Amino acid sequence: MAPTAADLDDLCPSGPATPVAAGPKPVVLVVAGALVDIDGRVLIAKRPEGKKMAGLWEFPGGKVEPGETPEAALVRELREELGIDTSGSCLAPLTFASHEYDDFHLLMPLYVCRRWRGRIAAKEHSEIKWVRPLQMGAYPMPPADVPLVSMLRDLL
Ligand SMILES: Nc1nc2c([nH]c(=O)n2[C@@H]2O[C@H](COP(=O)(O)OP(=O)(O)OP(=O)(O)O)[C@@H](O)[C@H]2O)c(=O)[nH]1
Repeated sequence: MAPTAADLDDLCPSGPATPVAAGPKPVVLVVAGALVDIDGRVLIAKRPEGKKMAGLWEFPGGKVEPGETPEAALVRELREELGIDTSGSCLAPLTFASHEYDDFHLLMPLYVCRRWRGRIAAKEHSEIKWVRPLQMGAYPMPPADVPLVSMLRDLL
């Protein structure tokens, strides 16, 4: 017998982060990258003063512009934000976030990147840090990122 809605509520008590209908909120496509070094540490970057969610730690990345592929957008954002060069073939899709904020619905694919050229520098963030996935809980992140951190721990 097919499960009822009540059965499914029992099965997924916390539910997906989002209602099925996004309503009038725009769905915003943002791409993010988990740069991983040879020790398995992941780069996180602190949002600077003056931006929404300032002080929270995030994965480098940003909005996908019209006409851009997600991979091209991430290559561009990594250059702008960290001063490094990589290519779409160095980006492995890992997972994604689908999260309802007050004013928009965030859809954010997360790619793993282990190869790049250049020296990483914080060009747009106030600070950057290499952290082990198990230590990431000590760094406050946007709510959309919380499930991604658990997935990084499991999948990296
Ligand atoms: N890059 C990045 N953005 C994230 C993460 N988590 C998360 O909720 N976001 C949200 O996704 C959006 C990123 O777009 P963005 O980087 O172009 O936006 P922004 O707020 O920095 O600048 P802008 O809106 O003035 O262009 C922001 O609303 C940001 O808060 C994350 O891990 N990395």
